[in-house]
Amino acid sequence: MSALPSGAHVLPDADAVARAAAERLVAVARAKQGRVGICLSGGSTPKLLYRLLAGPEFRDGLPWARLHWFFGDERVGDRPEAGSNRRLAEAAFGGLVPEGHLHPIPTDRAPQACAEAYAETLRAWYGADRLDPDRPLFDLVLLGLGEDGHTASLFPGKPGAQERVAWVVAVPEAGLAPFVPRVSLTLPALEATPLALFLATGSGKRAPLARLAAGEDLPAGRVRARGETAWLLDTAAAG
Ligand SMILES: O=C1O[C@H](COP(=O)(O)O)[C@@H](O)[C@H](O)[C@H]1O
Repeated sequence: MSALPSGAHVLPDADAVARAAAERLVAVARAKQGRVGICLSGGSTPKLLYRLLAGPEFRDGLPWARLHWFFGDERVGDRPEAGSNRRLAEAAFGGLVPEGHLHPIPTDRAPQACAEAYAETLRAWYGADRLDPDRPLFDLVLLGLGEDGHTASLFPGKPGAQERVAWVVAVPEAGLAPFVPRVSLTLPALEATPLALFLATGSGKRAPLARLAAGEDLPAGRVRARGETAWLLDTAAAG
């Protein structure tokens, strides 16, 4: 097996990765009283996890009435073929999410305006406009890994990956297809959680994982949650 980033757990396949993530999510939700904030990753990898959460095995074990769902990034504009992280979650969770508990990134205006509006949503959720080191923004942050080492929409070499103050940024130029403008949470927002869980499956993730393990400075490798940063990988990704 290739060298892997620290915090890596290798599981047999993508289903096992989704199951392990679902179990961690349920544990986080049950361990806390009151509302629970979960930041979802984008891309296609979380599909299996969403299906499991909404399916018979996990659905009834989740305190849906206390869960609030946020997004780490979104594709902005009117190109449906570019995908929508919000639509993916909505389609999977259906009527399980109470009204007002899904907090999508707006996509109906210019990227900067969408970023500002989402920052306001996060400030309202948090109840302050500065992050307190003793009080996280989210209870769990799910993240993906792009083949270029991006996470959320923080791409290598693009300014969003350097942002250390704002919680949300506009990303006018994506570093990887689909080349549509994005909005992304920044490292300070994504790190304001006791647990960040990366999910990476399939052989396409092997190269960026090897680069991260070799110590290359890529956006995904910069994420340091306040408690644990873990990587759930399948054997195809782990190599
Ligand atoms: O572009 C994106 O890709 C990464 C990874 O996506 P996947 O389809 O390989 O799962 C994802 O984390 C990010 O949110 C998304 O915008």
